[in-house]
Amino acid sequence: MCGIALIVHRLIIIHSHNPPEALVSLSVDDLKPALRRRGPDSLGSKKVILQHHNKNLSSGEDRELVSVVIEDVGELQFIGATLQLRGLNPIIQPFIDSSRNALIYDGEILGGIHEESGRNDGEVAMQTLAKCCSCDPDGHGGTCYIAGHGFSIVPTVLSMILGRDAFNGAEWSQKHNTNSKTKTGPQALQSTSLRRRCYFQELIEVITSSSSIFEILAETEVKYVLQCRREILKKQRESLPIASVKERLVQEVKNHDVLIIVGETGSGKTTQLPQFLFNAGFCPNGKVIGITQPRRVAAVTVAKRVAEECGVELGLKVGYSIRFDDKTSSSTRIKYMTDGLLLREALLDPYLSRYSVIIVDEAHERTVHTDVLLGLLKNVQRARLKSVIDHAVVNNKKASNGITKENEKGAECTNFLKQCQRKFPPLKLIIMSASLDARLFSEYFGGARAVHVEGRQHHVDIFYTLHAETDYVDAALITIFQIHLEEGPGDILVFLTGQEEIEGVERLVQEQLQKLPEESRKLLTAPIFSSLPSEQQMRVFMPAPAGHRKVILATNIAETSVTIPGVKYVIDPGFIKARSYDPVKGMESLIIIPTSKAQALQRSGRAGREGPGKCFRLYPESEFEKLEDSTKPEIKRCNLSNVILQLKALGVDDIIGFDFLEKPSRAAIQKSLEELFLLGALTDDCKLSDPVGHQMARLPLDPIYSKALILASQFNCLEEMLIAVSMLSVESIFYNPREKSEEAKTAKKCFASPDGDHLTLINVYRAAGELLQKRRMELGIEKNEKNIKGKNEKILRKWCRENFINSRSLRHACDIHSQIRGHVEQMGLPISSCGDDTLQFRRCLAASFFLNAALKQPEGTYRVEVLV
Ligand SMILES: Nc1ncnc2c1ncn2[C@@H]1O[C@H](COP(=O)(O)OP(=O)(O)OP(=O)(O)O)[C@@H](O)[C@H]1O
Repeated sequence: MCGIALIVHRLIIIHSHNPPEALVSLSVDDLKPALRRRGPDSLGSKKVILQHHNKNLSSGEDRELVSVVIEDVGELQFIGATLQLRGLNPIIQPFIDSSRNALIYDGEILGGIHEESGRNDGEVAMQTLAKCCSCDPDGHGGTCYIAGHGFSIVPTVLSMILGRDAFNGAEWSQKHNTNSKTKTGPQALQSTSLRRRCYFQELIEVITSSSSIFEILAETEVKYVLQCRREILKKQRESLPIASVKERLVQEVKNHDVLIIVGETGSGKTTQLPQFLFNAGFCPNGKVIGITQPRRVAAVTVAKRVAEECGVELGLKVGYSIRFDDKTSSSTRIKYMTDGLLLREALLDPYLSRYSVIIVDEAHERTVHTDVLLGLLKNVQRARLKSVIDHAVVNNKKASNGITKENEKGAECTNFLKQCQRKFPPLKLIIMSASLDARLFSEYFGGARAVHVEGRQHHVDIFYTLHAETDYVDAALITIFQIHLEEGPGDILVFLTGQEEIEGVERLVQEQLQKLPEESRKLLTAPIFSSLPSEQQMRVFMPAPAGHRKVILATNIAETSVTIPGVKYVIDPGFIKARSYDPVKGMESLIIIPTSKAQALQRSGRAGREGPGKCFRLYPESEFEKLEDSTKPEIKRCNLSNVILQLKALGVDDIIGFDFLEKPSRAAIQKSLEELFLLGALTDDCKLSDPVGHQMARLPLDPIYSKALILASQFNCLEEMLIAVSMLSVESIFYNPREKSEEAKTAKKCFASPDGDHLTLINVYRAAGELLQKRRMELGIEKNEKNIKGKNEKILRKWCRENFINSRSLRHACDIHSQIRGHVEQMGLPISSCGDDTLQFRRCLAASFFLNAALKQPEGTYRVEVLV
């Protein structure tokens, strides 16, 4: 019932008898007579609408559907491909008769064609579609209905992508769209409040990915579109603060092997510097400029933006590489990636020989990977320099009859990088951030040069509360609605500490919205956190439909580097969930702590990227003064076994002697070495064991999980362990809403295994798999794979809801499962199942997770013995 109520709220019907402004919210029952009123010119869509609605209602499913009927097949393909790129799986199929087609979202037809004239109907379609795209990032979409005669959607899409100032709709329509019955000219476009917030990259991808698209946009049209867009971007780039110091920066990089750049958020460091260096000839002989980011989402979105600015297809000159997703090619010269990925590359190419420049961006974050990378890069840089000098010495020897010149510089080249056999060009290293401690980094790199890029593009007003807030979640909620009701247009970005908090606030926002008058409800929520599958993360970058405001609920994943188009307001409660490690107990936990000043600065920097912005800090100014200047390095507050395993794999034997920017405590290093030793990853002389240690280093997992997989292949239960490890790698699978706690407990019992939580998790995973398998059998072989996928998704979501299972976590676990299964297969580990003999599996659990063992006490609690 609750689902049906949702549909009702989102129903919009626009038909010929109502003025376009009258977007009427109707119940399903209201809809029927409204549809009946429509004349025979409605392409017969009426029947289909009613049929499908009835079907949905009778099956009790709370599907939310959108469908648009488009007369022109070319336009249909265009918009279909665009939606597909946004991960919406539209289904395109013949509608009523072969001359007309329907664009169907979520597998249902529910459409007509607008018959208003003098109105940009394509805009209506796009607004409605955009609403559906952004109103529910979980893939639902809102129900909408668009009625009328044919419209041309292509100019509208282009105007959204290019910006209406730059796109001459009339010219375009005249040249390319003579069939269109409705006005799509500049008057229509200029009267809209569409904001350009789409990635142009999408358009390029659409154009290049499907040959049928060429039928819509001829080469000249593509050129025209590209030209317009390039001009806008050129102007934007020229106005960035960094543009005025371009020559100076290039010169600084030429003069110094290590350079530290500090510049305001949004000044253009991440997007522009790599382009300056490329244009200045820093990529000779196919060499690459690598830029590392602490987060995947930043690497992907910045690469898209830079590809767009360069006017190239993503993956050619500009690309990105993150774990399990590589958009680069042999022609890539500017490569964005996560710092973790560069570390993994170093395992295969210790001299990072393909790079001429490496830029470590957002170094202030001080993630474990950034810190380890800095130490590694320092060594690589020395080793490469030494290789040049050695080469020169050899040549000198030859030239000067054996008189060898001593060189000081390369003498300390660390022993793990073996004597260079060949000459590598020197590696330039740049460290960047808006908020780093330049002195610390400079000292670490032997007095490296630090430069400051002055100026910011747009002003951000900072607001503080008068008094400390006792409940920051509540304060954030109030601020969201204050902005929504009192401030001008612009999206809101709220920083929260984790998935649970985000989902809680999302629910509260929805509840509060229902209490507002209809006209004030145009607020959409969009969550983003690290365990959200990446295609869902990308949805926060989608524009909100005209007249709507979007509120993005984010963890610190959106804190650095990213530009979320449309964001004008930032709400910063001042907290973050951070890792904490107790080396005595060997226990790691996540705790909520205040942010540092550096983080507060980064957060406020997310506003004001496209224009002036406002940041609301939910604490008094006096509290800001008390914050730590910078974030405590992660390496000082986490379990180091993973880092040590990686360093060992890189050939670093002396971990305590490794040149860290700030050394982790000796106790933490010792504890982690001890753990690795107990797991069998290290030999008695502290080297990586063969094969176990090497195999563990290859798996991108916590060492304890890697060990469990390796052992499971010997216990004949790798099938089960792959599932257990995947389920353990995501945020909680079960959810337990306070108001339905008893129901949730009963539902969980259906999966509960008397043999423990791991088997319970396996039961959940398998039950979901069986459900989909059964469904596949029922459907038989369907031609349209995407159709099946979309339907399966919905069925799974419904099943998860009924069983109080977190569908996002389950989907994430499925992704991880297929990824690590691939690794395990590559490593040649035999994958077999123990079937019903769970004893094997439990034995394997005990053999792998013994470090987590605790003693059950008579009263039911558990006790861990700590040996100090
Ligand atoms: N994806 C995008 N969409 C729209 N505009 C963008 C995008 N990425 C960057 N920009 C524009 O380019 C400007 C510079 O961005 P860039 O990421 O290079 O700045 P930065 O100095 O590295 O900032 P930060 O320190 O916050 O990472 C932004 O302020 C914004 O105006």
